[in-house]
Amino acid sequence: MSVTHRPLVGVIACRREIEGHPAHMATDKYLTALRDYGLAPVVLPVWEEADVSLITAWLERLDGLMLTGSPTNVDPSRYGEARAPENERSDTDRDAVALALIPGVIERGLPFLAICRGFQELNVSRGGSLYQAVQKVPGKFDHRESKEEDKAVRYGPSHELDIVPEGELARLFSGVSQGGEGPRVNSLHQQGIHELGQGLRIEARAPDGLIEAVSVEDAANFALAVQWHPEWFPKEHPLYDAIFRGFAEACTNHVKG
Ligand SMILES: N[C@@H](CCC(=O)NCCCC(=O)O)C(=O)O
Repeated sequence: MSVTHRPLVGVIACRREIEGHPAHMATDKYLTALRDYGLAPVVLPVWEEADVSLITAWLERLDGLMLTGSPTNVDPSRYGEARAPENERSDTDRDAVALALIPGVIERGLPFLAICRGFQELNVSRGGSLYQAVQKVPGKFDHRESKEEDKAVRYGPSHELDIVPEGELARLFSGVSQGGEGPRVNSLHQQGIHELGQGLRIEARAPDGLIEAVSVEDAANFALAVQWHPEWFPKEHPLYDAIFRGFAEACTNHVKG
């Protein structure tokens, strides 16, 4: 019986303390989504002192990379700013590894999907900056999640998405919801793109104009970053499904070489 060779996809961890012990953690929904689209997720630990040999060892063996979301924020010193009072959580180990992985992934033409914090990491890696508290920016919505206990509500549709025509996201997803409006996406973030990083192409915006998706102009492969959470039951949401199908196809083609 022939065995299906699943592409190996690195999933960056976050630092946590579990029962008093330092730990490296990725939440299940990212890993389950990759598994359900025929991929083999592997969690990548994060150390601030991660050296190039570690980054290289991963990049030489992976068929794709996912940068997940996280309640922590990219340290504002990474984009030359002081910490805002609303910016309460950081993960400098995560920052170090994410910002080291991104250039290598693009240089090697590895498929790359970045979600929420990962979207913000990509922007900072390209010299861009972030709003530290979007809700305090005049004219912008409050993009933070509802306080509902029910995760189905917190990760449910929150606002419409204006997809830029003829971009990568438009190529992946040609559907529109009823009435010709854009699809609706969830929203669980306090931060967002302020100044766009170099070589990034805007793929979608929220109705308040906040950038919600970008792609990498000089990428030789799938390289999409989104502010929302398409890993939340993607098979039940046509746009999320299109993103994971596109990423999985790119990772599979990378295996075939
Ligand atoms: N902390 C950043 C990014 C928000 C983010 O990634 N949220 C994810 C929450 C947990 C999860 O679903 O993985 C911000 O607030 O903008």
